[in-house]
Amino acid sequence: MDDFFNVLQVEELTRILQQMPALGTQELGLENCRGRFLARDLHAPGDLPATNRCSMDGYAVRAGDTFGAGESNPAYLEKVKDLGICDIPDFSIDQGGCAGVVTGGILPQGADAVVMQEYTEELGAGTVEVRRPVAPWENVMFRGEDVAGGDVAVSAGQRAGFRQTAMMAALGVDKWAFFKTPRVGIISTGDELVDISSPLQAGYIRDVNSYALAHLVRGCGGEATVYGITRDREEDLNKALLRALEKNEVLLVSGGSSVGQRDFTLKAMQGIQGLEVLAHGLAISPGKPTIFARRHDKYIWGLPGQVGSAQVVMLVLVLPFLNHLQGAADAFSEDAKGMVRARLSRNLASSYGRKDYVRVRLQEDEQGLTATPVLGKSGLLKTVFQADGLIWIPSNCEGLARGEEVRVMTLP
Ligand SMILES: Nc1nc2c(c(=O)[nH]1)N[C@H]1C(S)=C(S)[C@@H](COP(=O)(O)OP(=O)(O)OC[C@H]3O[C@@H](n4cnc5c(N)ncnc54)[C@H](O)[C@@H]3O)O[C@H]1N2
Ligand code: MOO
Repeated sequence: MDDFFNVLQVEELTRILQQMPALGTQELGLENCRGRFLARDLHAPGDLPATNRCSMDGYAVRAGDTFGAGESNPAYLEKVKDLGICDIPDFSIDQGGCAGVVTGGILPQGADAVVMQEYTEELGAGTVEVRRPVAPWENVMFRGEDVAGGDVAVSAGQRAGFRQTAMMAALGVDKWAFFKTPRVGIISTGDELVDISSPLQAGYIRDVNSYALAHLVRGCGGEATVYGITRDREEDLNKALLRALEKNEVLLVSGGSSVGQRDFTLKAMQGIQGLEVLAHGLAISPGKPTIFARRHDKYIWGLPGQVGSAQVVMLVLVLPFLNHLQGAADAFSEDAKGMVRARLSRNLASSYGRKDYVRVRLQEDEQGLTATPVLGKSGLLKTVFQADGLIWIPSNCEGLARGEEVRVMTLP
């Protein structure tokens, strides 16, 4: 049976997903921007640091005056002044001169290095003994060394992590424009499903997907709402979809996405006015019965019910899509964060024409990382549960050979 239509290659669906516009933007304070993507390039309003600064406590000197200095033949310099952390030097260091400085203080004009206090001694009457030479610009942070005024300090599409937050704080940016995060409604379908808090009778299974999908959505910054279980009835699912569409930009429906007797997801979607099914069936394993549909600026994913399949499709397509909606640059790049290289432990066969995602365990030895496939049916949890990452076999390839280098997308 193959009633799938629009069976797409993963790359074709990716191109469609990339065309979907990002969500709107909002201004956020630094304390609330964690994990958000910047909506505009942030240009440094001025040089950072704003001046040459000392990176050690000691004496600002002209490096040339210390050349050849040692324990047995120290250099002797005349101290002009002691500078405090906030002092703006109103003098210049001439040959043979020095100034007392503290870590972070402004380096006076004329000086081009700082000798650490440990290698000096004040002899009285303004004379400082220096027992070690310093190289030019040693122990100095340059004006504009972090970022020059006018340059892009943090670019649009970067996620605000602690490094971006630190940079914005240093530049005095207390608010910035960030993309909004998607609200994601999650629905499970199946007569056999029961919520995890209910007793389990023979023939029934627990709704795993609602919990796993919501966890992944929240982990990538989305706001997940779990709508629970809908029975295998087209009208019920249609109603549940309409209701959830009102409050969310994205819906994830798991189960019923295939072509069986009780697979109503597609029909329930098609009953929604203005909805356009852009994919039903993907050349991917696991995850073939994936559906992607759009209704204006809202999106519905139909995910396979099998726990492993739903998780793999989430990792390789839905999470990048959610990142794309919230403004990530290169959300679909296969070189995104978390990619490592490993050698494959065994031969792996694959069917030509579809992209296979194989779950692997990673082990490290003296030659580097080895990826060992965790094989099994995608209705089982173990293939993902026991794995550390995913590798993929491209659709134009019939398998991978033992010892081949593979890129591994590590699991979140
Ligand atoms: N004749 C064919 N049969 C199947 C095909 C096919 O092409 N032809 N595809 C297979 C593949 S591949 C997959 S994947 C599944 C996908 O089926 P559905 O998306 O329609 O999912 P269901 O039939 O509703 O469920 C499949 C399986 O997953 C369990 N399930 C469903 N929801 C949950 C949940 N929330 N938590 C835990 N487990 C869930 C469900 O009980 C079933 O065991 O179709 C194959 N069949
Ligand atoms: O696609 Mo199914 O998702 O192969 O198990």
